[in-house]
Amino acid sequence: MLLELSRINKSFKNGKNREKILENLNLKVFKGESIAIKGKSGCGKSTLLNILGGLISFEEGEMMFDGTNISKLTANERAEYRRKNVAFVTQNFHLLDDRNVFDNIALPLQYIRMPKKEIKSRVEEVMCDLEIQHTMKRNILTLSGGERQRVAIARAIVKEPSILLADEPTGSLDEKTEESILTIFDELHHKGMTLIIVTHDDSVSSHCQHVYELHHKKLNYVNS
Ligand SMILES: Nc1ncnc2c1ncn2[C@@H]1O[C@H](COP(=O)(O)OP(=O)(O)OP(=O)(O)O)[C@@H](O)[C@H]1O
Repeated sequence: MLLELSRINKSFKNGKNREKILENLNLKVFKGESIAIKGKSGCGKSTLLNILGGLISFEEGEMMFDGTNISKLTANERAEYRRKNVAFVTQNFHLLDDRNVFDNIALPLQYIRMPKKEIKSRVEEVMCDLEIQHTMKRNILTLSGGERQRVAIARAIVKEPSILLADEPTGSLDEKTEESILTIFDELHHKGMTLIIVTHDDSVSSHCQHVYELHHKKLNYVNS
């Protein structure tokens, strides 16, 4: 088992009250699985993804990652868990507009102080895999939506994370671009990466091995 959530409770402050978003939620994820999470707007999908990625904490329950109890870590240790193991792809990309494609993808590797030569070959390899080598020197603002999404995926996978968490990764893309992004996810899955994808889109969830629906603060298994 790579990741296990047991009896997770999460609430947010809403005025004077606290609103419960997740209640006694359980999830088991095995290494190399691809999982889709569906559910109505506002039901807590991004909150769950942020918990899985160690971005936010929760009040009750336990989260185990590869034998480590993430719930017991300090904020710094949780950041370390995130840096080492997790990559995020979000709908609005969060790319740096004032840098070119190469520099955006290289960023996570510079952050872990990888030697320059290794960074260059690793970034080139990923750009090649995602067929964006030709955009290498272009500014992010000059790219199409599909190209930006590929850059965001390249930046996410460049440090070879164990888990890729994607929040509506094809939300704003046309059908053809969506299909090419799904092919990239299929390839990552075949290479053994664990994928957890939040999506409203049936064509995205049909590419995943397991589909869950977040409903009434819990995950219900839809199919495999
Ligand atoms: N930091 C926060 N403080 C207070 N409330 C929050 C916070 N983050 C999320 N919420 C609330 O928690 C609920 C779940 O939000 P979340 O973004 O997880 O839903 P979602 O299922 O991803 O929605 P969507 O599909 O619309 O993106 C919403 O009611 C939201 O307003």
